[in-house]
Amino acid sequence: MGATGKDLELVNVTKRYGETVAVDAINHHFAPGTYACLLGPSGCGKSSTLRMIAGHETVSDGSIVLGGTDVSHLPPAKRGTAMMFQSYALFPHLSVAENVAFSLKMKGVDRPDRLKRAGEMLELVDLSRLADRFPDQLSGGQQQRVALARALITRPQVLLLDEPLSALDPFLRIRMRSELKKLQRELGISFIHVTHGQDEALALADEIVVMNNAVIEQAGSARDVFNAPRTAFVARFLGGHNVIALPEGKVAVRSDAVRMTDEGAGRMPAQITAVEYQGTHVNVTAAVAGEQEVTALLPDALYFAQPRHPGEPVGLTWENDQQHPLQA
Ligand SMILES: Nc1ncnc2c1ncn2[C@@H]1O[C@H](COP(=O)(O)OP(=O)(O)OP(=O)(O)O)[C@@H](O)[C@H]1O
Repeated sequence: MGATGKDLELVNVTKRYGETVAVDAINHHFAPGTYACLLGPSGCGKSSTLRMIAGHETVSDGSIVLGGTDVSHLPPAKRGTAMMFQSYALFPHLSVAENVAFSLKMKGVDRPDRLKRAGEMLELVDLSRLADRFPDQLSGGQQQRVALARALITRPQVLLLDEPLSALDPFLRIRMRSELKKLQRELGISFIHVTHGQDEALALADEIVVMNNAVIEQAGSARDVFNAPRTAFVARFLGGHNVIALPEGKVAVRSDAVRMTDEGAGRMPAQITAVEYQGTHVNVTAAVAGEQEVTALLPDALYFAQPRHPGEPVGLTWENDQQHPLQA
């Protein structure tokens, strides 16, 4: 479709709403053709960041640079970005094809031309056969694909998606997320996808940018961030980790790296507080010194080879390289 990826740079980007600092001087470089997820809890500033990139919100300070051009003060349609909103907001009185072609109509592209391009976009999202339907004759997943086609028809270099899967049921959400990923690969442009779901971010992202309290807490490949969270917040937010206070400081240890044996030297003494069967795994929680709890996620065969029960004393171990020091 002629679009090529460009890199996107956020330079000291700040958003203030009155007294509230929603985004506090963040810096980040998004490489071309990256699937990036902005991940963080409600209110951390991720939507504000996305809206500033899109131009739907002004920057209070700093700049947004796309392919070497400062686009901070350009209107949304002139930036080379396009946004897909949380609510797809399709026009109910327009057909699928007309919805997709809408922005071209606004640009004065003549009807045959815009319907031809809308047709290409609908093919891309596999909806050609529904071009003449109206939005209320579509499923949630189909409406979402129309919204995608509508955003992509402007040939953006960066597609911005604000919680694009949140309105879908869990089954459809998983299917649509693999379609989003496939589409991003095919187009070769960057997608920046805001989510508060860590599963979604891990499943989709080449790069995860974790935000907390208006700043970027950690960014990196999904695997690097998951394997080596830098702060207790990131470890807890991504899940699957224990945050343990040791005499040398706080560390993160993945639950699936913790093993449970008899008490003994070099093992952390603990007492089992709960055992939860989860099918492929068994989740065993144990209390350790200092009123802390540590969770071990054990493969079911390993657990059932020597089942242990609440109240029993155990020794916890993990490999040294599975223990990541956390910044205070
Ligand atoms: N238009 C606004 N006016 C005033 N404050 C705002 C406005 N929009 C957002 N905020 C505040 O800025 C902070 C960041 O909001 P933002 O919507 O960017 O967070 P978020 O991480 O996207 O949250 P959510 O996941 O709930 O959408 C919050 O404290 C929010 O209350």
